[in-house]
Amino acid sequence: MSDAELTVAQVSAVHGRGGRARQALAPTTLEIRAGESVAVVGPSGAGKSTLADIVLGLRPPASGEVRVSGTAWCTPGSLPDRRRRRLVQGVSQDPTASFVPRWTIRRSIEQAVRRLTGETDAADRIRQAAELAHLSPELLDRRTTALSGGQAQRAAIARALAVRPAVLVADEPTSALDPATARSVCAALFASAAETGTALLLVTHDPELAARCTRTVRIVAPAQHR
Ligand SMILES: Nc1ncnc2c1ncn2[C@@H]1O[C@H](COP(=O)(O)OP(=O)(O)OP(=O)(O)O)[C@@H](O)[C@H]1O
Repeated sequence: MSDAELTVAQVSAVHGRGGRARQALAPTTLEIRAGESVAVVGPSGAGKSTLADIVLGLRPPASGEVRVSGTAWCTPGSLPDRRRRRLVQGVSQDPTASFVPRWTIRRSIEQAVRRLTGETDAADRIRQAAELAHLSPELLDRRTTALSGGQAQRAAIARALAVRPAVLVADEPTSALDPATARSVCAALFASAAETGTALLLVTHDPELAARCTRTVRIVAPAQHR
C-alpha cells in the first residue's frame, strides 16, 4: 500500500459531450507524500488546470481514480464526500476568489473553518495559519480590496491552511504578481507546506518554481491537440 497523501492514477478528462467531446487531459499518474511538492508543467492547453480541478474535487475524471490520505477521493462516477472536502484546499491565480468581498479576511476564514471542520472557535487556527503564510495579523481585519496582490495571495494561503488540509493545490499562484512579490509568496507557500506536512501540487509555467519542488510531472497534450 502506498503512504502517499495524494495519488492520481491514470486520470484523464473530457470537456464537452457527444460529438463535441474533446479529451482535455491525457491519462496522468502521480503521487505526493506528506511534506513533498510536485510541480505540474506542460504546454498551454495540456490540461494542467483541469487536473487541478479534478484533484480539488470540482469535476470528476473521465477515467482513473484520485485517492487522498489512502482513501478514494473521486472516480468517474463520484465526487468527494462533503464531509471530507477539508482534505484538499486550493490557491488560485486570483486570491480574491477565496473571499467574500464585503467580509474581512478573518470572517471569511472563520466561515471556511466552521463549514469545513465544524469548529466554531477558529481563533487559534487563524493565528497559526497567518503566521505560516507570512501574513501580518493586522491584515486579517481588512477586506481583500484593501490588500496588495501579494498580501491577498498570502491571505488565500492562510485560508487554505486554516482548515488543515492533507493536500494543497496551487494553480499558477504567483502568475499575477511581480517577480519580487512572487518570490516571497512562494517562499511562504513552500515553507508552510513543508512545516505542516501538507502535500503540495503546484501548477506552474515557471521553471525556477518547478525546480524548487521535490519532483516535476510533465503533462503531455492529449493526442488531438498535438
Ligand atoms: N470549460 C471548458 N469547456 C471546454 N473545454 C475546456 C474548458 N476548459 C478547458 N477546456 C479545454 O481543455 C483543455 C485543457 O485546458 P486547461 O485549462 O486544463 O489547460 P492548461 O494546461 O491549464 O492550460 P494553460 O497552461 O494555458 O493554463 C484545453 O484544450 C482547453 O481548451
